[in-house]
Amino acid sequence: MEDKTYLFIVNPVSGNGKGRKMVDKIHKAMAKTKKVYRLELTKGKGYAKRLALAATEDVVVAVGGDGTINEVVNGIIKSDKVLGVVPSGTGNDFIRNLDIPKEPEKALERILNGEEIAINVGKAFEHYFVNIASVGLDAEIANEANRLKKFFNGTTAYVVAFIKALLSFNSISISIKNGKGSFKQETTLMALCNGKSYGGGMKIAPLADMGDDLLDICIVKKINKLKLLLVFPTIFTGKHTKFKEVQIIKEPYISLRIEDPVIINLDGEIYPITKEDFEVLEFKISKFKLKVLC
Ligand SMILES: Nc1ncnc2c1ncn2[C@@H]1O[C@H](COP(=O)(O)OP(=O)(O)OP(=O)(O)O)[C@@H](O)[C@H]1O
Repeated sequence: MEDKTYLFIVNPVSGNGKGRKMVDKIHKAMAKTKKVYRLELTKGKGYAKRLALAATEDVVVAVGGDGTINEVVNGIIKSDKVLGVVPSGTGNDFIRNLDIPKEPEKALERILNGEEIAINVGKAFEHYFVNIASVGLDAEIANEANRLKKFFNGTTAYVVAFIKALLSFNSISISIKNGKGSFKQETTLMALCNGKSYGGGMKIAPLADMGDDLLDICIVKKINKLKLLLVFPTIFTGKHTKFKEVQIIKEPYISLRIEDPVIINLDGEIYPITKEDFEVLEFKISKFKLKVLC
């Protein structure tokens, strides 16, 4: 069989500059092999997706965090290309679901000699997400955390962002439709999960499984802010599911109608949504499977 070819898409600013440091490591590791490869640096939002879409190589490697992985997946999901990951983000939540090592040398070894597996990806309106989509307080937190990541490490950025968002956030009214019917819910946050964690290891959907063809949907109902302070730290261990205000349902498809403009978080990237954009927001498991080297 002919040797596979590789495209490394490196986000130099991911992980506060960790991405840039991977460039030499990748060149050194690849020089030791006889493999044909190419390495490109991203230059801003949307760049990784464009590179991935245009790739002619067999394996497209995302060198970055979940935002970079998300863009690469949006570029390759409809093709037969295989995803590789060299983690260099601040949160790195996607790889926590799979057997992908955090250490770059070991991750590179998996890309060259690992096993290819097929996993689910989620679809939110016209975008694909590999890990978690969310709306409500946690999307506000992700938005704020993206700004704060320049000053703090991953977890600290999320905790500070949580406190800021908590002070200003009010619940939102969501009409939810699933396979069993529809209901209206005053909601603090809703996370639609293919993967288990976000925010650098907060296990919002501790039982989510990227192979079960279902989204684990965590709904935190309207809750007073003092109680939320009690619930929030338990997300780190996945124990928040014991509170009566927290509900987890498993669905292959769900649609949401939200009256007010909201922001949607897809794998840590923010999409502002107005009623003019979408009357109804649809989230589902995509019919396309993602091939990943682990
Ligand atoms: N050259 C660049 N300059 C500035 N921003 C960039 C550049 N290339 C990509 N980006 C942006 O960097 C952002 C962060 O990427 P990514 O999510 O991979 O890293 P991270 O935030 O450190 O990791 P994680 O999501 O795992 O916490 C993305 O929003 C992406 O659009």
